[in-house]
Amino acid sequence: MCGITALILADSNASASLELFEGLQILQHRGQDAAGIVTCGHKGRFYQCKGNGMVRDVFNQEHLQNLVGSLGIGHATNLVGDNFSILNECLTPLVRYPTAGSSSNSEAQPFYVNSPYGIVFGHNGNLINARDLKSFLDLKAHRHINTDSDSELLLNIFANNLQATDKFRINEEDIFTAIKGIFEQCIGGYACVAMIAGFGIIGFRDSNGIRPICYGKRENTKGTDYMFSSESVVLDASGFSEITDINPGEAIIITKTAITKRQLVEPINFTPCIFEFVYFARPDSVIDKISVYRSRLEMGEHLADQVVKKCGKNMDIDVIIPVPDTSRVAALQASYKLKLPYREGFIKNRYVGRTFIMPGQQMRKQNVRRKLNAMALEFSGKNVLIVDDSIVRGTTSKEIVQMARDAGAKKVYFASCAPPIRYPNVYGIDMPSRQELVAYNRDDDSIAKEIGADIVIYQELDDLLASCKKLNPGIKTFDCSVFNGNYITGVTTEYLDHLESSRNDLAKNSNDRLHSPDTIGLHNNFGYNGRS
Ligand SMILES: O=P(O)(O)OC[C@H]1O[C@H](OP(=O)(O)OP(=O)(O)O)[C@H](O)[C@@H]1O
Ligand SMILES: NC(=O)CC[C@H](N)C(=O)O
Ligand SMILES: [Mg+2]
Repeated sequence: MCGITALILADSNASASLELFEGLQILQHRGQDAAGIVTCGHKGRFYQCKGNGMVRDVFNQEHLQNLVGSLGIGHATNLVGDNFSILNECLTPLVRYPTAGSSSNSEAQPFYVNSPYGIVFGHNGNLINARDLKSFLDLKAHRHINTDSDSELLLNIFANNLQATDKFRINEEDIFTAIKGIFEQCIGGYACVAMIAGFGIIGFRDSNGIRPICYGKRENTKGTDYMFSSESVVLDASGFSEITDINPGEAIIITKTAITKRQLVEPINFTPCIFEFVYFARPDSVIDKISVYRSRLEMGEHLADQVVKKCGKNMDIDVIIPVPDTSRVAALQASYKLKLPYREGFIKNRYVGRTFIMPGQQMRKQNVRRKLNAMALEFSGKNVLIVDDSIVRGTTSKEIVQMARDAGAKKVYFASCAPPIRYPNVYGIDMPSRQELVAYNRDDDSIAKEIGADIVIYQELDDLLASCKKLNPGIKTFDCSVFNGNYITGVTTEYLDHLESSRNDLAKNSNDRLHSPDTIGLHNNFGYNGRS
C-alpha cells in the first residue's frame, strides 16, 4: 500500500517541502519501504529526493531545504508493484530480470518523465493489465520503461496521452482528456497525484474508487493553499478544511489561480476497499464520509455478537486483550458490549513499525516478537479472548497465541474483526499468494489449530459491511475481494496465477535479483538510500 500527497501553496515564495514531509510522516502507516518528494521551483524546475526506508530516514533537513518550490508531490511506499516482468523478458531483454515487486530503490516514487512538459507522478494501487500497457507503450508509443513498477506505466500512459494533444502549452482541457484516456486504458485500483512543471498539481481516482484520495483548502493572506492526500488525517493536521473525497472517475487540477474539477467517467460501481477500514487507514481518518474510528467501533460491536454465538452459554472468557495497534478500538467496544474487562496485555515497542506490510516472512516473524511483549500479569491463569483486526498470513496470531500461553494463559480464544482472508488482493495490498494465506483451504477449526488457539472467531462479511454502510448508507458495495474473491474490475485466472508465482515470498527473495541490480540511479536517489 502507499500514501500519496500533493501540495500547492498560494505564496510562490513559500516552500512546500516541509509540509509534504510532515504529510508523509503522517501517512507512514501506509508504506514503510520507500519515500520520495518532488517539488517544483521558480523556473519550472523539479527538485527530487527519494530512497528506500522510512520517511524520517530518507529526508534530512538539508534535503528538505534543497527541495525548493511552493508546490510538490510526495509518496510513501510499500512496494507491491506489478510484474509485467515476464513480458519484459520477451520485449526488452536488457531490462532487469524480474524482481517481482522488489523493494528496489529504483521503484521508489514519485516517477519522472521529461516529455511532454515535465511530469512527476505518485500512485497508490495496482494495475491488473500492466502487461498489456507495457506492450502498448513499447510497441505503439515507443516509450522506454525502466523499472517493473506499474506506476511508471501509469505515468507513461498519462504522458503519452498528453503528447497526443500536440500542444506547445497545455490547458486543463488537455489534461482532462489525457486522464480520461487513463480511465479507458488502465484497469485496477489507482489513486494518483501528479505535477506538471510550471503548471500545477493534479489528483484523480479510478472509476470504482477502490483506493482513497481526498483534498482540502486553507485560506491565508496570500490566497488559498490546496492539498491532496490518501487520508484526511494529513489535511486535518495541516490545518486544511472543506475536506472532500475525490469521486471515482473524477479528476481535479489545481494551479496557482484556479481549481478545476471534472467527472470524467460516470462511476458505475463505487466500491471502496473495505480493508482500508479494517486495517490500513488511521482511525482518525474519514474516508468516503466514513469515520474509520467509528467503523472499527461498529466492527467491535458485531464481533461481540459473534463471540456470543460461537461460545454460547459456555462462555468462560475472563479478559479481552487487543493486539496493538489496529485492533484496539474494536476490542474496546467488544469488551464494553460483552461486559468483560479490557486489558492491554501486549505492550508494543513504539519504535517498531507495522509488521504485515514488511517485505518477507522472516522479517515479519522476527518483528512480531520485537514489537510485542506479553505481560504475564494479564495472562496468568486466565481464559483470554485476543482480538485482532484481521488474520492474513497468521504470522502475528501464531506468535501472539504462543506468547499468551508462555505468559500462563489457560485458554486462548482468537477473534478477528474481519472474515477469513482466502483470496489475493490485486488492487495494491501485498497479499498476492493464496498459499500464504492461513485461511486458504482451511476451515475455522483447522485455522485455530494452525495458529495454536483453542477457538478462532471470525466476523461475518455482512456484519463487516454493515459496520461501514451504517456510517454512509450511500455506499452500496465495497471491494471485499480478499474475503469473497469477487473482483469488481474482473481478473483473469492467468493473472492470478502469474501473481501467485511471481510475487510470493519465495519469488521476492529470489537470487535472480542479483542479475539486475536494484539501484538504477537514473533520475533517482538523492545520494544512496536517499542520504547525501
Ligand atoms: O496475519 P498476519 O499476516 O500477521 O497479518 C495480520 C496482522 O498484521 C497487522 O498488524 P501490523 O503489525 O501490520 O500493524 P498494527 O500495529 O497497525 O496492528 C494486522 O493488524 C494484524 O495484526
Ligand atoms: N502499494 C502500492 O500502492 C504500490 C504502488 C505501485 N503499484 C508500486 O508498486 O510502487
Ligand atoms: Mg496488528
